[in-house]
Amino acid sequence: MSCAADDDIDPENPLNKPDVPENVQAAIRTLIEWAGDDPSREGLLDTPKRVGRAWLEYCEGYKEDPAIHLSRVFEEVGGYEEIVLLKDIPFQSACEHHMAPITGKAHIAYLPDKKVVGISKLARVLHGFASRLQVQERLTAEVADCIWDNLEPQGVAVVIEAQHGCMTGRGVKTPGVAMTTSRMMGCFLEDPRSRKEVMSLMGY
Ligand SMILES: Nc1nc2c(ncn2[C@@H]2O[C@H](COP(=O)(O)OP(=O)(O)OP(=O)(O)O)[C@@H](O)[C@H]2O)c(=O)[nH]1
Ligand SMILES: [Zn+2]
Repeated sequence: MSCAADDDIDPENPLNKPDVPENVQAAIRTLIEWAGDDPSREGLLDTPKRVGRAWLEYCEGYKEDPAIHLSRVFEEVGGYEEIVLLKDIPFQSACEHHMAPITGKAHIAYLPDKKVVGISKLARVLHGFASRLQVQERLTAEVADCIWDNLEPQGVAVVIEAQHGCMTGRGVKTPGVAMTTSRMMGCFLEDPRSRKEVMSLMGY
């Protein structure tokens, strides 16, 4: 019986790559042809499989409920009663209108009550919701709601700044423009001083 850890699996080995169903490959060949190229030319032969696998990766957030990352909490934190902030978390998502990339950074803060979580888990929650077809407003709300529901903190603040490929590379073609969204909950919504403090920690 093999006891190889996941880390030992070579993703470059074709035997370890996920299968891309024929109907998915056919759809990608159709798109290539419709865009004006020849899906049977040599450079494009394996492209339908690669694109299929790439989309499995872009959308791997559908495989799990991001709340699982908040299930292991530390309840003994020595009376820590200040803001916890994870700042400038880079992320990538895909816009649900054009399936174009959304790239940006998120700031995620909470004021704990009884539950504190390992700090990497905040980024895992972000990536879990970002790795789906999204709009930025919903991504922001989903991350904040997930922390609020699972950590039952005194406050949650999530701010996301991102560029949308559907605005930079097509359509209105406006590179360099970032969209900012935020969701404040609990004390950050109700108490202007708390909100000011967290926004200032985030650099606003
Ligand atoms: N609010 C919001 N809008 C988004 C997001 N991502 C993309 N969009 C916008 O969604 C809109 C879709 O508009 P439509 O008019 O249906 O599509 P379209 O004809 O391709 O629009 P253009 O992008 O203006 O060419 C566009 O204005 C996009 O800029 C997002 O995360 N949030
Ligand atoms: Zn779009």
